Amino acid sequence: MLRVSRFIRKSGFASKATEAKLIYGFKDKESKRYQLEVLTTTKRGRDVLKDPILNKGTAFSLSERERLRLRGLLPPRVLTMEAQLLRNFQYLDADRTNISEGNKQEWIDLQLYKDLGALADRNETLFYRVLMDEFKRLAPIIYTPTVGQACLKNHTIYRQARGMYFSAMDRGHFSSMTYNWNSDVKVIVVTDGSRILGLGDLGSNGMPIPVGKLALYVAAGGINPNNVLPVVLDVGTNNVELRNNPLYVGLPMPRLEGKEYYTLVDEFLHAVYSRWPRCLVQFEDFKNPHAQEILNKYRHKLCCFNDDIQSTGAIALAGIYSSLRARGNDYWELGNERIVCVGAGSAGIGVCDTIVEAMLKLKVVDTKEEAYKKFYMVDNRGLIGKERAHPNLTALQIPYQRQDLKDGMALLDVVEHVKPTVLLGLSGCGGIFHKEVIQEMSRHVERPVVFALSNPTKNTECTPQDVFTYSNGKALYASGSPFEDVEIDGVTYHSNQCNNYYIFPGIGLGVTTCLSSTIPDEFFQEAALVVANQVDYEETGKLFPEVNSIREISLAIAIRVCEIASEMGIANRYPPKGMAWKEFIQSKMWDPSDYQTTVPV
Ligand SMILES: NC(=O)C1=CN([C@@H]2O[C@H](COP(=O)(O)OP(=O)(O)OC[C@H]3O[C@@H](n4cnc5c(N)ncnc54)[C@H](O)[C@@H]3O)[C@@H](O)[C@H]2O)C=CC1
Ligand SMILES: CC(=O)C(=O)O
Ligand SMILES: [Mg+2]
Repeated sequence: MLRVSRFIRKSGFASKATEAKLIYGFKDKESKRYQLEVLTTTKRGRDVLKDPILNKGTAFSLSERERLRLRGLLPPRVLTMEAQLLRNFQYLDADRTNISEGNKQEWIDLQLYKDLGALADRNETLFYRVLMDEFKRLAPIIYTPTVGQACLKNHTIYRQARGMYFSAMDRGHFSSMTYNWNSDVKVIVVTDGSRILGLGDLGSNGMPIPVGKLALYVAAGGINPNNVLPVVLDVGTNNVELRNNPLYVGLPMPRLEGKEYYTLVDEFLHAVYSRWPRCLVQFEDFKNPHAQEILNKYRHKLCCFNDDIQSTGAIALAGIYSSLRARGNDYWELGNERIVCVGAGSAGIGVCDTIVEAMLKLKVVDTKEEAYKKFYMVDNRGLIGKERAHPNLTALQIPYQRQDLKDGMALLDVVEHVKPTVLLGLSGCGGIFHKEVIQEMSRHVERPVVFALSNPTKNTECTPQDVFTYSNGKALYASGSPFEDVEIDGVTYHSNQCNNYYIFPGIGLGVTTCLSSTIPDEFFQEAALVVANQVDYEETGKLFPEVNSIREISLAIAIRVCEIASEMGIANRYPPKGMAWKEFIQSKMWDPSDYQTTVPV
């Protein structure tokens, strides 16, 4: 004990501000005298976790968490120091032994991910300055694809708690837990970890996803980092391997389902909106049918949206608009597309529904039914065709069921039969657009539009190298995670990134500026047009705007969001008289180009 106190005195670690003092206690147990150390502190909540003397991370017991107002500020599973040691030793060993030529780049990127995380913990302003100045290079680190690695390995690389965890064990306490977060929250990104990118159920390991999305809200959308909150709803995980891992930080139990699950989501939203009534909630990486049901339940009541369904819809629509122009057509020729969508989950249905809405808006179809006929939906059982029984389909899939084609047709047969102009990949199934599929599609259309949108990189339905090779360079290609441009026989072909990160920061900036009551589909339709209108294919040969101009894109989206919200009567804040929306929004954007002066109060 003396050793500890001397160390503290010598190192000066226990600063005055810490107000931590050591009290020595002695306990006689089984006739063996041992010392019991007690640390007292006046600190509470996040201040405890930021103090290296006080912090013991995941090892805080439940009663300590309660007393120190830490409930929710740490992953729910209480670990022993032995488990923490194991994590540190495993990590050291893994670092030294597991690097090969094949995974070297992945390893380097993960180190960079951790370094950036450490920088964010030390100096958030500098972190965002670095991220914004090197956005194109660093977005793939804090976001897809490297964030996928961070989630898969979260239990081994876990260092510092970020955001909040609302777990099945905390039910009944959510409202009081929100007071453990001591800043004003304007944007929440929440996941239940059930479908992290295309990597499946990762439970509480999914926290890097909301953290990464919110870093983009700040860097790309100008939201103040003090006003964002990443959240995991830990309802258990059905990933047995993770559950059995002694280092897993989430609840090692099967997922709650049915009424229990929905009641927990309800309690969470009730708690959030009681504490921060004007907050925007983005649902992220929820599996189906939960994703759709939660959205349907709350979208008209609360200021919330589902990123995978709605923002992905908007960015894919923007890409199709750009591809129409690249093919020498106008937007209204959207009605002439034949679209095969592989993947009929949240993202696949979200994208197709957004295109259907656009067809109606552009009046290229008279009815929804007419629009649905332009789609061919393929899932893990093949084409959704005539014989598929309705209990095997969700309400949103049913309109896309083909009554003219056999259920279960293989993708290649569908492509041969339909001769699609657009092929969308939202299946999470890497390599599924193989050589024959691309060649068959290229036989029938001059410029096949191939969007292989699944994340992370390994889950991409086809690589740009393959698509340009098999289409003889004719394809218009985009992927969800970034790829380098490719060169074939001396010709450079562009690999476009079609990712919802073009959309949600601008939606968030607009919504938090005009304090929109809800987030209607019109915002996403307009966001698609804004993005597409910023593309000059003739000039650049690209289908999406340069990511380095992401703040300008977000601003342009936010302006349209505010204008529409005020037209619809759902805006609750307006610019002062004489000021345009643009200037008002700009005045609200957080900018880390220089430090603010710090003043003691
Ligand atoms: N680029 C972007 O901005 C975005 C990309 N995504 C990606 O889309 C993918 C899917 O996401 P969700 O729709 O939310 O997942 P989900 O789990 O709701 O849906 C996946 C769908 O793919 C189908 N599928 C699975 N294996 C298949 C196979 N072998 N052949 C054909 N279909 C198959 C399933 O039946 C299901 O309909 C993920 O990889 C995700 O990362 C999601 C959102 C945004
Ligand atoms: C980009 C994204 O939201 C996803 O892959 O889930
Ligand atoms: Mg997502």
